[in-house]
Amino acid sequence: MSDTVNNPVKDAAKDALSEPSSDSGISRRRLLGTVGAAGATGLVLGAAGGAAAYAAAGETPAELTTVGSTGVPFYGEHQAGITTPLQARGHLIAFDLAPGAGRKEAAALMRRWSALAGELMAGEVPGGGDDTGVALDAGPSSLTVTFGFGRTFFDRTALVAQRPPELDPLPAFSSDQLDAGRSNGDLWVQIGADDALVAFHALRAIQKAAGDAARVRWQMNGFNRSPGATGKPMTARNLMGQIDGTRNPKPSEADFDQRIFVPSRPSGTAYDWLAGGSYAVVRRIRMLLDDWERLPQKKQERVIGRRKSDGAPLTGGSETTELALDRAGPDGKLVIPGNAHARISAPEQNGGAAMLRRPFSFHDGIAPDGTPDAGLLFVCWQADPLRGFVPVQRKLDRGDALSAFIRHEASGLFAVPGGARKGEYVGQRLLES
Ligand SMILES: C=CC1=C(C)c2cc3[nH]c(cc4nc(cc5[nH]c(cc1n2)c(C)c5CCC(=O)O)C(CCC(=O)O)=C4C)c(C)c3C=C
Ligand SMILES: [Fe+2]
Repeated sequence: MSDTVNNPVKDAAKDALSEPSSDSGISRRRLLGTVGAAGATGLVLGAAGGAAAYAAAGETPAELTTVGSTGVPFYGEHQAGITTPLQARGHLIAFDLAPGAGRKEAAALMRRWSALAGELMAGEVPGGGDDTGVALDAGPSSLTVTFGFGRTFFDRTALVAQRPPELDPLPAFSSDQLDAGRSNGDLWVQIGADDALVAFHALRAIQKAAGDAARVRWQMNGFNRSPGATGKPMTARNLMGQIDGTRNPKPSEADFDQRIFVPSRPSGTAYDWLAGGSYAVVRRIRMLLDDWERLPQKKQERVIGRRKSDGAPLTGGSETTELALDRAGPDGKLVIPGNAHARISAPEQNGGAAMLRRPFSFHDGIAPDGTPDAGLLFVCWQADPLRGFVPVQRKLDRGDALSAFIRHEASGLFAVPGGARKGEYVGQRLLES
């Protein structure tokens, strides 16, 4: 179940954008605002120029309404951006509190950021009068802004007694090649949206609202497929061309919440502030695409244990068919090789360890060695990293066929508090404990 709701752009009269635009005499913000109330009339008007160009080219214009007008609620039991369907654009940013900033400044910052995220996710122009205008004309476009706290946040705010043991540093893995400057951080913000400008607008607003309280430590930018790009909704592909995400835990499964969200504890007990929260593990994983793309497809498929075309197991069926891990071929060898990624990472092979993988792809151009600086911003969510990411990565580190084609370059672990109620801010239960 996703947490998106159809949420037409809020009343535009609030800001100067409600002035008629000079060319059409119709406010573009108002025009979008009518979509929810009066169907797509405004859209047709607004898109007329583009539609004519498409018609001349013999093409059908894309539906503009659904992508732009879909909003995700900021307030709720869990923060948005965890079970939200993958978005087309993403920014991951870590901040460190500024020298001299402590708990008071952190609380003020989280209050500011939460109010801002609430406005942005509702498709409103944030108050304060310094909006950049980058998202003018657009609806919320499934924007989500998600906040997390790194291990060092608790030292900086003198809240070490409230730091859960699950935030202990991740173990070192033998294949790690981590850049400390692009790892961890006091605070982490994940921004996702189905429109690049809406995502960038939120990124700049969050960065500016940090003010003197926090400084950007690192930033990573990612993307996924745009909604509507495929003929029917389907599991995402990554930059190696594989269908990736098939066996993610599903919110409809009975043990989903238990696996992904931190359970409630009686008020006043240790770490009760994290109820309804989750842990995010973030890894910048470079794909060695030149090597991968030289590998014939049959061999690529044996690295994963699934077909590239449709994601079905090599033992047959369709994408959702169970892997027949014990099946041998006529040569007596396992059809899904012993070191296949899908075998090694399966919960059945890891004492039930599971996580919700919610990545973005990245491409930062060509590295100094001439190879593409591209790969996966791997973000996974779990109630406890020691029952999610850690055991699975330990196993992958020892013998995953995929290891020859990837490199873990940066890492972060963040405690992501539960969602805020209206009038509250994310992390309030910790910072005002
Ligand atoms: C430690 C966790 C994992 C890392 C790191 C990881 C990296 C990684 N994975 C792919 C591609 C695929 N992964 C697939 C399945 C899969 N991967 C993990 C964990 C990690 N992957 C899990 C838990 C699973 C599901 C296993 C299961 O439940 O059976 C698949 C198969 C399709 C699917 O189920 O999603 C692909 C493809 C890449 C490219 C990558 C690093 C760049
Ligand atoms: Fe994987």
